[in-house]
Amino acid sequence: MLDIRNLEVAYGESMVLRDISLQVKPGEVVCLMGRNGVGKTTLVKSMMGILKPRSGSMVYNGLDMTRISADKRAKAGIGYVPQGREIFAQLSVHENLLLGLEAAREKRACVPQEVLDRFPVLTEMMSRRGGDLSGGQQQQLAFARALASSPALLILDEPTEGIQPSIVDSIRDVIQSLKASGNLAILLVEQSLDFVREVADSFYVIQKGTVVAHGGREDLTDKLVRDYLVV
Ligand SMILES: Nc1ncnc2c1ncn2[C@@H]1O[C@H](COP(=O)(O)OP(=O)(O)OP(=O)(O)O)[C@@H](O)[C@H]1O
Repeated sequence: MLDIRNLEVAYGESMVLRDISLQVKPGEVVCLMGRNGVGKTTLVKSMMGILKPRSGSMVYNGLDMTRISADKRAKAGIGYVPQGREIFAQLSVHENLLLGLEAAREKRACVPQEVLDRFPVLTEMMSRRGGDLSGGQQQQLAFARALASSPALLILDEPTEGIQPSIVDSIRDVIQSLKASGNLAILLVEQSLDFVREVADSFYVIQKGTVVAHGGREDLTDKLVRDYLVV
């Protein structure tokens, strides 16, 4: 469903990603790992069309998306939960969720009940301002906002970063239940090894802007962790 080939991305003269190839299939959770600053967020921003690659290609559901705008990618069913959440602090929880509907492939007037059912805390806080929620609740709001458009591919950039353990547990439960539902493909940027070992089907490790390891969950050995992930 998602097929990235030989992607190269630069900020001005500074080349950040080189020769990145990566695939994600429906029903699969693929984790993107690597130390701080190796290029993980740059890669997901390129997937979302926020950054333009120098070269390489991105094919999604058989369509060449390499030069397609960010809003068209969202309309095509690619959902995104950015690092740092980027919810609208001045808008209510409900209004934030309604914004998620803008990207839905079919026009809809309200947030699907199945999305609200996954995040009970949000139902209790519908009229609160997004900015008044805790960091963990904001993360759940960003997650629910992305699911409101019923994406076929969901990209999550470090959803557990700086989040209290009980909310990390509930985010893990949502990811596992989405995975069990079968059709959604998930690309997860994640630094927590325990979390990756719980949810991933496969993983890619990036170092200095290039893929240095790739495999199934069982291939995530202690040596690989020491070589590429421990700081
Ligand atoms: N807007 C920008 N302009 C120039 N360089 C940038 C910009 N954003 C990121 N970089 C650089 O690109 C490199 C990759 O950054 P990126 O944020 O993609 O890494 P990351 O793996 O997501 O890191 P982290 O785990 O800390 O989020 C870093 O060297 C960073 O300093």
